[in-house]
Amino acid sequence: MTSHSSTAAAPSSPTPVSSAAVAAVSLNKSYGRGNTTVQALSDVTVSFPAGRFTAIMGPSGSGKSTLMHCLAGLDTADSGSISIGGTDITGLPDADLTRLRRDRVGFVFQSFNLIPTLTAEQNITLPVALAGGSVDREWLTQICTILGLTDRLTHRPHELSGGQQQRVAVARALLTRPDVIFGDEPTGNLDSRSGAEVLSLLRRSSSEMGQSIIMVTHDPVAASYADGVILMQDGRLVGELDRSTPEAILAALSQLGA
Ligand SMILES: Nc1ncnc2c1ncn2[C@@H]1O[C@H](COP(=O)(O)OP(=O)(O)OP(=O)(O)O)[C@@H](O)[C@H]1O
Repeated sequence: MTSHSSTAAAPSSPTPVSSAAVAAVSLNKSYGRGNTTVQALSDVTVSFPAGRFTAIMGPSGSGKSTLMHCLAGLDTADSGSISIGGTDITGLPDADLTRLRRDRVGFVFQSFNLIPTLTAEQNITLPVALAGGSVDREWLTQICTILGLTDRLTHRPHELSGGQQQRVAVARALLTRPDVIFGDEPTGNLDSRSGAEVLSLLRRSSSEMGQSIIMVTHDPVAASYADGVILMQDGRLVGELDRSTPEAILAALSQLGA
């Protein structure tokens, strides 16, 4: 990944945009007008290499969610450009953007967003079904084996623990082999043991399946599962850390007043 330099930054070589799962150049976004204007993103240039698991951290209000929503095509920046898997999404018509999000982006949110009346397997395969595609059964079996869901596939969400429900959401995100999975506090609603389980699975999805993952989190322990952390403050990228311990991440955050 590349970003602005910082004292917290570990040396890293610039990533060519072509090998980036997601890249953004000179993103700016503000909310409000006049003297109530908030600059949520200020000239953010960042590249997330394919196959890497990256955490986005920073104090409350530093622009993490705004950045993630823009990168995922859920929100638009005022200026700058964004590419996902080499496709420039800036200015794409809504229908194309919706299709690109459906086919090439996976999401894992704090609330698992499962359909209560569908079984685990139906939830996992729903996006493929909605897109009119056919399920790669071999890949589905492999994902469910790795995620430990094989004997839970006929259960409905209310018959599953929180950790199991989030594993279903992870499986659903992985099934389409998206260019990137965005996680927004994916373990925020889980107890620490289930959270650790889900984070290990995200870690393995990246290491063993080459899945690119970008996760917003406040939790240094969660971020320590990632290959690297980018740090935001006041809408800017102010540093990055390569794989670090929770203590080192906490220390870098404390320097930002988080
Ligand atoms: N819809 C909105 N309207 C006005 N201001 C907004 C809106 N969304 C975000 N902001 C402001 O933009 C800035 C960045 O917000 P953002 O939610 O991206 O930060 P964050 O780092 O994700 O915060 P948190 O950690 O508290 O979730 C904040 O000052 C916030 O108040």
